[in-house]
Parts: sequence; C-alpha cells; structure tokens
Amino acid sequence: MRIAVIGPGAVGGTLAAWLAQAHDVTLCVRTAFERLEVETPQGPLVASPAVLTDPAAAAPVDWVLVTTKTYDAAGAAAWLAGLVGPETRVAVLQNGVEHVERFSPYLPADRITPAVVDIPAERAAPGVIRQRRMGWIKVPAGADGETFVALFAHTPIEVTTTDDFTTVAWSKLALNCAGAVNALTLKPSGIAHRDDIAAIMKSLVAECVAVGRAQGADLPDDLPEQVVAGYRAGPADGINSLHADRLAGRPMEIDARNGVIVRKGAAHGIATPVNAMVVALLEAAGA
Ligand SMILES: NC(=O)C1=CN([C@@H]2O[C@H](COP(=O)(O)OP(=O)(O)OC[C@H]3O[C@@H](n4cnc5c(N)ncnc54)[C@H](OP(=O)(O)O)[C@@H]3O)[C@@H](O)[C@H]2O)C=CC1
Ligand SMILES: CC(C)(CO)C(=O)C(=O)O
Repeated sequence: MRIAVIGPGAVGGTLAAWLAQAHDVTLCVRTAFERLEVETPQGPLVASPAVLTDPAAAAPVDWVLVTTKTYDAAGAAAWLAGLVGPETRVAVLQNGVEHVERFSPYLPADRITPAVVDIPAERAAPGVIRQRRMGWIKVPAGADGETFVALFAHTPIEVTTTDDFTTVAWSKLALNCAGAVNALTLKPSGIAHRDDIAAIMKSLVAECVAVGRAQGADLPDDLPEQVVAGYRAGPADGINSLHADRLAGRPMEIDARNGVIVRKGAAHGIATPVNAMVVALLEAAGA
C-alpha cells in the first residue's frame, strides 16, 4: 500500500516507522529530517521513507494518515489536494472527539476515518522518538475500518475496529482532559500520586463523563477513579503531548481536549467549571 503520513511527529513518526516495514511510506513534513529512529518497547526501529516538504510535490496514495496536532489542521489540509485521488482514504489520528468535523471543510465526511490512538510517544528531535508502550488504535467498524486495520497487520500494535466509536473517543478524552494538570504544573505523570492533584483530575473527568453521556457515550460511573489509577500505574516520568507542547513553547490542544467539554457541555446545559478554569489557565499560560 502507498501511505502518506502528514505530520510524522511523536505518533506519526512512530506509526510511519512501523508501517514502512511493509508498505511504501511517504512522510509529509514541515521540518525536514532524513530518517526515523524510534525506540520501541521491542527495541530500536529505523526507517528511511521518502520525505516531502512541499505539498506541491505530493501525488495520490492509497491512505493518508493525518497525525499533526489538532491546531495544525489547516496546514495539514494543504497536503490533501496532492495526496488524495479518487480512491484515497484519509485517517485522522488525533486526540479529542471532533476528528470528522475538523476535516470536513477539506474533504467529504465519508472519506474520513477517525482514529483514537493510545500510544504514548515522545519526540526528542525531528525523527527521533521514544514509543513508551505498544498501545492501540481504534477506528469505526466498516469497510474502511477493516482496510485501515489491515495496514498494521505486520505490527505488534493492537489496531481494531469498534461498533461504538463515540464511547471509545469520549473514554480517551476522559484520560486526556485529566492530563491538563501536567501542562499546568509542568510535572510529569507521577504528579497524579498527590491526592490533591488526583482530586482535580477526577473533577475534570467527572465533567467529561457527564457531557460524554449527553453526547451518547456509554461511560462508567467510576471512570474518574479509573483514570487516576491508570496514571498512577504508568511511568512517573511520562510526558503527555499537551505537556510536551507547553514545554516546547508550541500552541496547545487545549480546545480539543478541555475546551470541547466546555463547549459541548454548554450546548447540553451541563456546567463544566473545572474544565473551564483549566482552559482559562492554560490559555493564559500559553499566551
Ligand atoms: N504523543 C502522544 O503520546 C500522543 C499524541 N496523541 C495525539 O496525536 C496527535 C499528534 O500528536 P504528537 O505526535 O504528539 O504531535 P507532535 O507535535 O509530536 O507531531 C506533530 C507533527 O506535525 C508536524 N506538522 C505540523 N504542521 C505540519 C504541516 N503543515 N505539514 C507537515 N507536518 C506538520 C509537526 O512538525 P514540526 O516538526 O515542524 O513541529 C510535527 O512533526 C495529537 O492530536 C495528539 O493529541 C495521541 C496519543 C498519544
Ligand atoms: C494519554 C497519552 C499520553 C497516550 O496515549 C496521550 O494521549 C497524549 O500524550 O496525548
């Protein structure tokens, strides 16, 4: 299969390195680099796919994987005119619950495969990545979902379809909205061991659960406790992607990860004061 990865950073670079072991992969980059070096849970993985820096040089492929940050959607979309032909499928692998809405201005919605990714990965430099856990990806059931899953058949990453993408996406959002505490405190995952921080994380997740249920997600009552337990069980030095953005002085996915809970909560008449406070604090911190 011919696969183009737009934005091969932490997640996209990891996936591109795995995919390049069996497919014809092209990297569509903003900052040029020569090869991918990924430290995976199974050891080092190296790949040297073709690298494009100019959207005008892009040609149609079978699959496009969009792995930029949500706030770089317009820049990512500039690649689509060249990469998308009549048969091309486009997967959006980003956090949040608005994958299809975000790219609908650029593509018919039925060409877009939204993907929830749980693969903790950290980028040390362009093309140099640490994949912390093998992780998983979930896409909606259907013909495109099955084809997407097959792309990863040769990899140890667990890639599956789901009949309830809404629940999967809101469950992941519950994890991500709690991760705002790391960007706020500039402390890695282990900060969740503090009971006062854990209480804030649970409040963020409880609001996410209320809004997610109103959006049709099937979320358990104890999800706040599950999220905190998950953070506590993971590596204490893990840096989530929101935290990484703040450390690097980049924009942050505040709107996609916490703002969305406030926006959609308002539409349902559900109060979300803790997420609203976090959005205000992170926006002020990043300004
Ligand atoms: N990191 C993680 O552990 C996880 C992240 N996610 C989600 O995955 C998505 C990607 O995150 P992550 O991989 O961490 O992000 P990164 O910041 O590591 O990578 C994003 C990449 O997109 C590139 N980019 C931006 N604009 C363009 C453009 N116009 N053309 C080409 N490339 C472009 C950036 O280039 P440049 O090198 O110039 O900055 C960068 O390499 C996010 O939605 C995140 O929330 C989900 C699960 C885990
Ligand atoms: C939860 C985590 C760390 C891994 O999937 C993530 O989604 C992120 O860093 O954005």
